[in-house]
Amino acid sequence: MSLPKIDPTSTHAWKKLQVHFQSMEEVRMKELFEQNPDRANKLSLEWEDFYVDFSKNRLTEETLALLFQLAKEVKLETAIKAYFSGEKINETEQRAVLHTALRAKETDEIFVDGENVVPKVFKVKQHIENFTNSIVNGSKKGYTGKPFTDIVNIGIGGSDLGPAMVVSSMEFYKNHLNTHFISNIDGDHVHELLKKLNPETTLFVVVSKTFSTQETLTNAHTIKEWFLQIANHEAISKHFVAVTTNTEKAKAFGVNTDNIFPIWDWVGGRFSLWSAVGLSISLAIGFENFNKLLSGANKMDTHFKTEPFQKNIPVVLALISIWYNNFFKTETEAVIPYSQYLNKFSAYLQQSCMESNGKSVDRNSKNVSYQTEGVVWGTPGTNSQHAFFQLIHQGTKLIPTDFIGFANALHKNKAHQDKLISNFIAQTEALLFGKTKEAVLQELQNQNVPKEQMERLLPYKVFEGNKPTNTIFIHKLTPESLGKLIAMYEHKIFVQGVIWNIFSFDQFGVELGKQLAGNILEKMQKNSFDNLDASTSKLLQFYKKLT
Ligand SMILES: O=P(O)(O)OC[C@H]1O[C@H](O)[C@H](O)[C@@H](O)[C@@H]1O
Repeated sequence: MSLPKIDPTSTHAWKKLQVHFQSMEEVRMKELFEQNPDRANKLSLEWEDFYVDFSKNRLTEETLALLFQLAKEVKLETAIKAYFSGEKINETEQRAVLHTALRAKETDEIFVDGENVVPKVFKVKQHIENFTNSIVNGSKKGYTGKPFTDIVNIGIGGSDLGPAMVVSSMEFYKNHLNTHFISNIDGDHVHELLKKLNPETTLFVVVSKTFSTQETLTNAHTIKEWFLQIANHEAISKHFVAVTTNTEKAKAFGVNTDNIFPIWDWVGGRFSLWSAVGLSISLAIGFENFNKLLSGANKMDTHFKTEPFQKNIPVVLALISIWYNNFFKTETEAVIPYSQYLNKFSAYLQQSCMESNGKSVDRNSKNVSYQTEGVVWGTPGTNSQHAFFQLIHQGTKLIPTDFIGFANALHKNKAHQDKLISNFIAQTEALLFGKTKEAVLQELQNQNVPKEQMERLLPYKVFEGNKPTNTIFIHKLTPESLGKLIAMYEHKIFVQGVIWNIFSFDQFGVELGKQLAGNILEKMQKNSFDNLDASTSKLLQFYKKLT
């Protein structure tokens, strides 16, 4: 079973959606709410500790019915089965896509090439648990006999963004270990970090699926050299661990076999935080919490796998996003978490969404004739309100926005929480209704603004409204609810990739720059600038002159 290969524009639903769009383009959501008092009930889903309100969108039940029909016509149901069953749906790399197996139950059976992979997932989980416990309780010590105080995750892309996002989102649940992330090849990044570290009490986790990524290996070697200026060679086995599919390369780097945590080629980098790539998560918040994160994701997997499309949160969110992207021709989507803990969430989503679905060739090797992934961006509320919300409210671009909020504050400061949540709710209300001329006039009159000034100010103060939002309201930020939230977006990405008829699990687009950087480095070292275009050659010469 492979993924269906249906051009979405060839479906009946697509054509009907194009016609339907003409009647919806100018629709006012305010009127839709007036016409249907039950709209907020009809267009929302409650599942476990999640409340997802998608009523503040430019759509009707008819729109949704057509979008569900689209999902049916492109055979989304078959695709979901193939995704969970271990079929090689990453066809361009001939790999299965099984991040869902990393959070499966021990009794589940998931086969790749005839082998049930669940037992080996659990074997590694056991290793993660034992290792985590021995570091957290201090029984495993550094080369001078001191317990560890600091953990450094050395990785980039999926080997950095997921773990870094979860560790920062879970700060409330953190133990005494300080966790650091080093990713950029910029030497200033690693040197700033090394200034803060004591080699006697620091554990380095080198995370690289391939163990051949330039940034990660360069940082790992620099750190190793720094470490060896103080410690001896034997100490490496106590202070360096690796997470990789490439055991041989990790051994060649000097990592002890016992300290190598395997991952598998059916785990995509940007979906790998659930595997041993999440070792720094487990170290930071303890294995029990790491396991809760996994079980939250597993619950979302079951929801996604079993609920009919109408009640399926990732399916509904994916279809709404397609409605704007492909029919309203929106270019970007904002994701605004109303939690400072989630300040790395958008950066994480940028990789998972844009590296997955930023493609222009379909599953039949043809260029697509429609838009695929848009730009994903955002910053936590309320900070974003004081930065770029001006553009969302009054700019010329239509930006569908996801608002993510948690009802219960972790630090139980009710005064802050009430203010935070009133902003969270008020913004979607403001985006929906805007502010009419009449309301602005009334306000200016109340302020006794002179008449001629009033007329001049009026257009600037009007808010057009009718800006679409989804509200994802969750009881509380816990390892389990975060697991659900991340898995929700993972499945949204999957659904969109299926509908756009693209391969979501390769990333050939990142290769060219890497290759050319290799060539340029060689030219730099050889001091020869031949066979380059005039601009590139001049840039190199400029660099050469200054260094
Ligand atoms: O884990 P690694 O093999 O070091 O790869 C790290 C990252 O680099 C690649 O260029 C890809 O764009 C990412 O998907 C990947 O997560």
